[in-house]
Amino acid sequence: MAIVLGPNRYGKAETRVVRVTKDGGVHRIKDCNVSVSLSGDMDEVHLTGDNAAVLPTDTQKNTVFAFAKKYGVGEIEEFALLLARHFVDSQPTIHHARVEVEEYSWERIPVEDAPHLGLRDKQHSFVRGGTEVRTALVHSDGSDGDESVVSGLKNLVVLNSTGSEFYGYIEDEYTTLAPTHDRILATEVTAQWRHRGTDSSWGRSYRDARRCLLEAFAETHSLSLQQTLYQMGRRVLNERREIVEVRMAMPNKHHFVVDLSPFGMDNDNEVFFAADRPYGLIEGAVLNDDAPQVPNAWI
Ligand SMILES: O=c1[nH]c(=O)c2[nH]c(=O)[nH]c2[nH]1
Repeated sequence: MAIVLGPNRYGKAETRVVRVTKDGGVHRIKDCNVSVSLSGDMDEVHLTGDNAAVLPTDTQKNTVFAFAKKYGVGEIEEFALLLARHFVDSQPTIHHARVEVEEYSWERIPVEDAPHLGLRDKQHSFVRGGTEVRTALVHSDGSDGDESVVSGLKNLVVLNSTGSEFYGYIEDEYTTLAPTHDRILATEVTAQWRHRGTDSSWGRSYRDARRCLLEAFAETHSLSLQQTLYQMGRRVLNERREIVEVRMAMPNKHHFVVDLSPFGMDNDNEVFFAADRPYGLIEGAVLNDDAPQVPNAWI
């Protein structure tokens, strides 16, 4: 038996970079978490400890900050591509870069209503825009090599207070769930979508894909969360031709109707217990069947 080195990669995870762009008193802010992972000629560092092929993870972190200053942080897909291509193009020992970016949203706190504070032109106050996170995952073999871009979002919490049923499922000796024709459907969407190429209009594409997910969630009369998931993916693919595959993970955030009969009260789907766990976890992919599969794009 021989022991050999298997697949490996290394990089600086979760560099938290905040880029403020200042246009006089009007500031804009991009708040990101960038994870870089590189691979290439890394046998020697593992086998003998020879670091000659290694671009330190500290340098990778510095590059993230330097690029934020030099180029600004535009759409996160673009920033991820810029970094990934840089590492592969500039270092002969690095053959592949994976760059993942999360973006946290900040909304401007309007100050026009308080001119007495002297803040009219001082647009530098922000409030965190909820828990939702925009994501981008880029793989690059360099500017001239294979590349993939997966955009997405997570922590998008949605709820329909009616318009959801669940019945007709298998019933075996362990089944206690009662069929329902009216329930709350709530979930926290994690969605990722793969682009056909590497030059989509990232901002527009993101906003439209997100809108499609929300509209399909709201407009689908749901017979199961699985059906809703499929409709959400379909909507994105129908409306955004640059997107070829959507993958989603949607926990079923169960809301149970509380039995109020001990108190002499009826409960016509008005008072619910929002359970924390366990939860159903519904996961699925929706794709254009003519698009080539790129399994590595999701890794
Ligand atoms: O939309 C649902 N899908 C299921 O597979 C399932 N299973 C369950 O207990 N409740 C639900 N709801």
